[in-house]
Amino acid sequence: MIEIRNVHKTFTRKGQSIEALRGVSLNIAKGDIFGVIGYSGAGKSTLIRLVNYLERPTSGEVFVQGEPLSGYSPAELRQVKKKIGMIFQHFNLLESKTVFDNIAIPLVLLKKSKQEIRERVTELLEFTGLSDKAASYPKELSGGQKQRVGIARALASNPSILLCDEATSALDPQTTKSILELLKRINEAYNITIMIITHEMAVIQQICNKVAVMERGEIIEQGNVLDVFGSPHHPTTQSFVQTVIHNSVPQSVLNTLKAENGRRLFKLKFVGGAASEPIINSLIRRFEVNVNILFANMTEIQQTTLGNMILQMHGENTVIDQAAAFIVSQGVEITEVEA
Ligand SMILES: Nc1ncnc2c1ncn2[C@@H]1O[C@H](COP(=O)(O)OP(=O)(O)OP(=O)(O)O)[C@@H](O)[C@H]1O
Repeated sequence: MIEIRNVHKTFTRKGQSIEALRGVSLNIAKGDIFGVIGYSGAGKSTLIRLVNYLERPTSGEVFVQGEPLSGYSPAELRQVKKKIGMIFQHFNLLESKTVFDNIAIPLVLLKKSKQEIRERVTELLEFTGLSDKAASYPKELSGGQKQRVGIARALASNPSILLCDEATSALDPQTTKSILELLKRINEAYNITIMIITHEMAVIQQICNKVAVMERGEIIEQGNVLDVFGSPHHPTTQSFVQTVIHNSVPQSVLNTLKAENGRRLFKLKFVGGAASEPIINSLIRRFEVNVNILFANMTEIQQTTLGNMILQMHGENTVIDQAAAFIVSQGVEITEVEA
């Protein structure tokens, strides 16, 4: 659906060049909700703006629905862009126009009839839960409502791709949740491919199925959300994951353990079915070890449960090794933590 192939983007400002993107490649399939996460300055905005040709690559190519964007004439490009909607952090609504008229803008530009515009806007107002706000002005709306108008406007021309540039960054957590639910509904109801850029891992966790992590103009890690959350490799990815899954052993616990010989500390990771099996119970019944659960949590990602547990085992070393092997045999990942 969208392919970015080895793209470099260099800006020149006051005689200095800034490499915003350095050899970025990614593939977004139809129906994906693809999240790009990174700290400020990583190159996320530049990347998303390539997809609707608001930015042109210095080198490399961007393909949308199999076609290279650089191969289009300006007129063809305008046609392609109609199939790509975009929403923004600060909504970009016209303050002097009502909600109805803001949503109608793309349809007016497409020279649709008044009747068609009324029907489509009414449908979108309903879909986004704004029917009672049609005659209101943006300044009379909350941030969440403004973003709903932005979303309705982006959907007006029936796009097949929706680009979301930090669309929830100006919103509180509850409103963020409702906007993300709306995006998910759009993805499912209209089969629209969504690309989201964000600096919040919770956004990725809530709706994305794929994720790419960016740093200094490069993609440092990408994959299925469940895989990346379950086994983040790069330290930056690990610190993003830790903002939503807290599984590091507190230093105070490590300090206590140093003083306790014969006790060993393990981190367990359960995915899917394994998370609901009574493995610890079986462990205690089968092996001569004392088990102390220091920490446990469960997170839902992509309708799959990801469980994390830190436990201490006390007993003969060989028995602890057998117990650890038993845990692995149950499909649970286990790593020993050095105290
Ligand atoms: N039009 C421009 N002219 C010059 N430099 C630019 C331009 N746009 C972006 N940059 C630079 O490119 C780099 C990447 O910026 P970009 O906005 O893509 O990052 P970002 O990850 O979206 O950051 P943020 O979350 O702060 O928006 C930054 O160093 C930025 O200053």
